[in-house]
Amino acid sequence: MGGDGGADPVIHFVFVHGASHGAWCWYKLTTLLDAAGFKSSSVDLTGAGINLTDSNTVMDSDQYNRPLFTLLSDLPPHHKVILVGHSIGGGSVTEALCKFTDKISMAIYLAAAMVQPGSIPSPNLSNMHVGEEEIWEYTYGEGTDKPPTGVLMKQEFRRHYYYSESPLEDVTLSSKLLRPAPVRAFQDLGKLPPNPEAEKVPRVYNKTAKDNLFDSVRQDLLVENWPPSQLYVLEESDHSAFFSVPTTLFAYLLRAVSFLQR
Ligand SMILES: CC[C@H]1c2cc3[nH]c4c(c3C)C(=O)[C@H](C(=O)OC)c4c3nc(cc4[nH]c(cc(n2)[C@@H]1C)c(C(C)=O)c4C)[C@@H](C)[C@@H]3CCC(=O)O
Repeated sequence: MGGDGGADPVIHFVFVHGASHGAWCWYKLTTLLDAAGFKSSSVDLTGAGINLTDSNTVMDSDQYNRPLFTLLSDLPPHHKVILVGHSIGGGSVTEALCKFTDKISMAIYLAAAMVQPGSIPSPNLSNMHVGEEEIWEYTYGEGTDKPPTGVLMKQEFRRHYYYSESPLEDVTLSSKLLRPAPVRAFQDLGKLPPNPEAEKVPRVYNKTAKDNLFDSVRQDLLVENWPPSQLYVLEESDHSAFFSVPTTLFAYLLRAVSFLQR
């Protein structure tokens, strides 16, 4: 995994956040993994976390994903990583999988957009409307007569849709750190051409059973449309398993990678 039989046997996890989040949201997982002797990295995509770019200026997925692509292209020769993506960060994982296939030993999706390259995503999947109310706040970096450039979930809906089962401290932390996400970067999602090489990399899906944002039906549809090699269900998890069930998620990640070692 680390070295694929070479000199560097370390198992290296790379974490990719979802919309508006950042590397910071993985702090519990990276602490657990590091303490257990694994290597972990978490990236801030362009305009997220402490990446200084204004997200309203991010034009496309290539620009948004560049920090992840840089991390992968800087890996030593033969070093492979396990890529873990949350939510719409699953789109970044799939793009990386197509671009850097030989650097990735396993792709793990956590309540994430797992859309097969070359397929036509179902409109049910990309529908951001949940419930009756408008839960999203848009920013118009190019003027109100132009399409929005950023989107952020309104503060009053976050507890319910992102963090219903998570500790309140993490809800407070996120209120300081969430940033508008670059909508234009997401528009490329599901537009990748077919990629038979990327299809050979094992994929794992982690379903979040108490998720008020990405419900079971839609997660099941993703799994049905592009069946992974392993499927786990986080029964007590809200949309943000890294906060609500970090130790269960940690255990499931280790179980998933144990199949690589056989
Ligand atoms: C501009 C529409 C664009 C899109 C935006 C978007 N998607 C999610 C967020 C935003 C702003 C979230 O906040 C949430 C997330 O990342 O939480 C941390 C999002 C999700 N997107 C999912 C799946 C999914 N999204 C799309 C497409 C888009 N999302 C638009 C292009 C697709 C497809 C097929 O195109 C898919 C599969 C989930 C993993 C989460 C939950 C969102 C929800 O259920 O509404």
